[in-house]
Amino acid sequence: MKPAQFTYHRPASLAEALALLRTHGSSAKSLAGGQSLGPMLNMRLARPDHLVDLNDLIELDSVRVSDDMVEIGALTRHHRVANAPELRRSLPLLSAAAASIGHYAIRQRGTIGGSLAHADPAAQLPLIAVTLGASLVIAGLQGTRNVVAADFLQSIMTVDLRDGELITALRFPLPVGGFWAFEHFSRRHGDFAIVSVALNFAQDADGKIDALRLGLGGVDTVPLRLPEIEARAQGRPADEDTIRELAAATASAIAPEDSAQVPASYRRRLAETLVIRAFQSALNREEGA
Ligand SMILES: Cc1cc2nc3c(=O)[nH]c(=O)nc-3n(C[C@H](O)[C@H](O)[C@H](O)COP(=O)(O)OP(=O)(O)OC[C@H]3O[C@@H](n4cnc5c(N)ncnc54)[C@H](O)[C@@H]3O)c2cc1C
Repeated sequence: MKPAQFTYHRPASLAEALALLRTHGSSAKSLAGGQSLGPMLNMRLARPDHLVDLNDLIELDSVRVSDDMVEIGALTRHHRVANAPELRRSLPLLSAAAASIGHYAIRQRGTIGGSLAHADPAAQLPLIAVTLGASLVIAGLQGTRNVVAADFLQSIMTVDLRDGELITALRFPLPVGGFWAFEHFSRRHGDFAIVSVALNFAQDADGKIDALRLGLGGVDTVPLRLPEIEARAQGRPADEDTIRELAAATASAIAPEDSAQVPASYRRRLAETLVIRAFQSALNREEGA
């Protein structure tokens, strides 16, 4: 199918883009990488009267690493998130997750802001944003506001974004420690994951788990962080007994729904297996590598 007719706008600045979005309100849509919006337009699941193309806002394609956080502009492509040396060093969990998105062509065009705004519960970057406690910088004509990723993502493809607003950046705190892993399982290479797991933790001088961050994708309408499992891990040795216990507790803590293709019990089993794999791959990788 072809999209319904729309008026195409290509603003040269953020101020111009915000003004266009404000003028046209709910009849306008912003276009970033087009990897989700393009198919939705073609299938006429989205029928905006005005399309505001953000691709000339090159100031939003940016990476800034400071002493306590990393700021990534909303128009930064998945390929750059996966490969920028400063991101691979400072946020290796995010880079690894970005490298696993779809296929090469999708990573060349898709953007981090687009992925958060689209809010697919199986998508990689919203999961990492929730797991690491990232926040979004959202601009409107009235000014900017910051929203924590876990609050921004409200349900499947439903986010805290008002008419006339744009995400301009994501801010990630630095990781809590050098142990991290992203594990996912999909039917075919490049498909959205059925379930994915992200974790990050430190170890204290005695090798005990410290400050675990554990997130799961594909088990609810939004990516989940599991504070009760994180608390349970605190001060425990990162050995096989602990890991298996935490994985089983994770499977009990989630409540995925049955779907025509994937029974809930299968997602729960996958979550348990992927938590074990994630701990193992975090521990097998040298700290900081
Ligand atoms: C075949 C295929 C496989 C894929 N596989 C995966 C996968 O495995 N994992 C995964 O995570 N993703 C996958 N994707 C989706 C991909 O990551 C998209 O790039 C992403 O979901 C949307 O980013 P985009 O920049 O393309 O946004 P667009 O498609 O341009 O826009 C998506 C939505 O976000 C809004 N938007 C975009 N930018 C902003 C902004 N700055 N502020 C406010 N709203 C904004 C748009 O208005 C629109 O509603 C796949 C896509 C395809 C086509």
